[in-house]
Amino acid sequence: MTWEPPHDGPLPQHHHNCLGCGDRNPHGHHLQVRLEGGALHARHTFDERHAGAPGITHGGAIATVLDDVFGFAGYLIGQPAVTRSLSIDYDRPVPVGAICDITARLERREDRKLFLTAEGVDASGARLFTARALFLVVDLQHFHGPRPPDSSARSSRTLL
Ligand SMILES: CCCCCCCCCCCCCCCC(=O)SCCNC(=O)CCNC(=O)[C@H](O)C(C)(C)COP(=O)(O)OP(=O)(O)OC[C@H]1O[C@@H](n2cnc3c(N)ncnc32)[C@H](O)[C@@H]1OP(=O)(O)O
Repeated sequence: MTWEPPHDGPLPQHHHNCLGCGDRNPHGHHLQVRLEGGALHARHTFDERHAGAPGITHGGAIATVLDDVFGFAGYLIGQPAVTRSLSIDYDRPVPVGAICDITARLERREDRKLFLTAEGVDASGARLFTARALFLVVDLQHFHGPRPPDSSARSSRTLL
């Protein structure tokens, strides 16, 4: 069977319990990622749970969201891929409650290596942060490694 790249539109969540996009993770960001013209897009609003300094989004929360948006690159190539490295430039504070538009692109692929870039802008188009990531293509066995015997995550997984 040959891989058909997905059409523009919403992409499926990684799984229900995913911290970035899972619809059943009460601590999650509930990201909805779309494919538009070959790029990955997510519109997200960080809330008070994600504050670092008062009223300003925690850099770790931004990293979580970026990592997850990058994680949708697997859908572009039809193979799962995981983060090997992630680097972020925080250009401006991201206010809690403000709309943030994130766009990520697969810049190039070298064998198993996916070189990705992303940018986040506010509603006026001002740049909030940029990021680079290296993801490595893995096989499905990667997700079935050792886990705690009572892990509830296993039962709630969908894709994986
Ligand atoms: C069917 C469609 C499904 C689609 C949809 C699937 C969705 C599927 C769920 C995904 C969900 C995502 C969710 C959000 C993204 C996470 O959060 S992913 C979770 C966080 N990341 C991890 O847990 C990964 C942990 N790390 C690992 O498991 C292993 O290090 C890895 C990443 C598998 C790599 O291990 P490895 O295969 O042994 O790689 P290694 O041989 O060391 O390196 C491979 C190549 O990369 C190069 N390399 C390694 N590091 C670097 C570096 N920093 N810089 C440059 N080159 C490097 C090496 O030199 C080597 O190059 P070559 O010699 O091949 O030319």
